[in-house]
Amino acid sequence: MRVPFTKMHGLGNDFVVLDARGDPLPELEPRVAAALADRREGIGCDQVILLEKSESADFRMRIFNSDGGEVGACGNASRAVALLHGAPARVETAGGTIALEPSDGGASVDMGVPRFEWDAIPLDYPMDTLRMPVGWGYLEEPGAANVGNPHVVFFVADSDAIALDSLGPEIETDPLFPERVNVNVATIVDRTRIRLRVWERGAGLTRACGTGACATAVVAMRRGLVEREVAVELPGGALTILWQEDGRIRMTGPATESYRGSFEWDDYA
Ligand SMILES: N[C@H](CCC[C@H](N)C(=O)O)C(=O)O
Repeated sequence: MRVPFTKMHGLGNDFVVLDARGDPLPELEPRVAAALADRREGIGCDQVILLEKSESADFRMRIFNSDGGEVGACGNASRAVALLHGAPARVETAGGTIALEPSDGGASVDMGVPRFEWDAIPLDYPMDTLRMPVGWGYLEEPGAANVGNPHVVFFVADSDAIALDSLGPEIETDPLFPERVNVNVATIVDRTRIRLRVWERGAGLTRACGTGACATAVVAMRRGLVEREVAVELPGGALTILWQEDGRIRMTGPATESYRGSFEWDDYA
């Protein structure tokens, strides 16, 4: 079965997008998603995105990390799908319903209301999630938020100086996080700018993480460190995060289509 795909990225966080809203595809098993994401033997990407029909929204977006795991949210992919879809849409995801508004060269996405309760992150036991009494090496006292997926956020003097390639996987897989966790290290530049690097659950270091930008921004706002609208500067570029008075997060930023192609499903199944 020949299957078309669209290769896209949001600030260098890249995706293989499959559209099954018309002609259905075989079930995308984790093993197949991981094979498609493999940068040597497959197409290569951080996440595989699968669009399907939905009973409750305009369509459904499923998100598979490059390790094959299916997860609840992907901010950068939300903007890419908005660009691909080409019109405003309400989209069902495993982490909640989001709203896409394409604009020239990118999109704004209503990412919904963040959750901060320990069992919503989730954590393995009760804890204050604004200043968690835990640490790994020189990273300590993080905050946590769930923005459709779980994030832990450390504020440091220089996010570029952190050995995230070793501390990231250690924290991602700590038993404190029963569903694992995305690891954010952030530097507050001033009250309207945050510098951020992310070790992503199931994908590792990425050039950008939209949900990481959302989680980091709202944790910083809860701590009174920044205004309610900030620029989050990731290695791949900047996103604007607004925490609205109604409690919903609005993320705005670019999205890009790189190329279109097709592959033989049976080669990956
Ligand atoms: N690694 C994330 C999913 C992708 C998030 C990221 N690519 C974004 O733009 O939000 C997780 O396991 O929850």
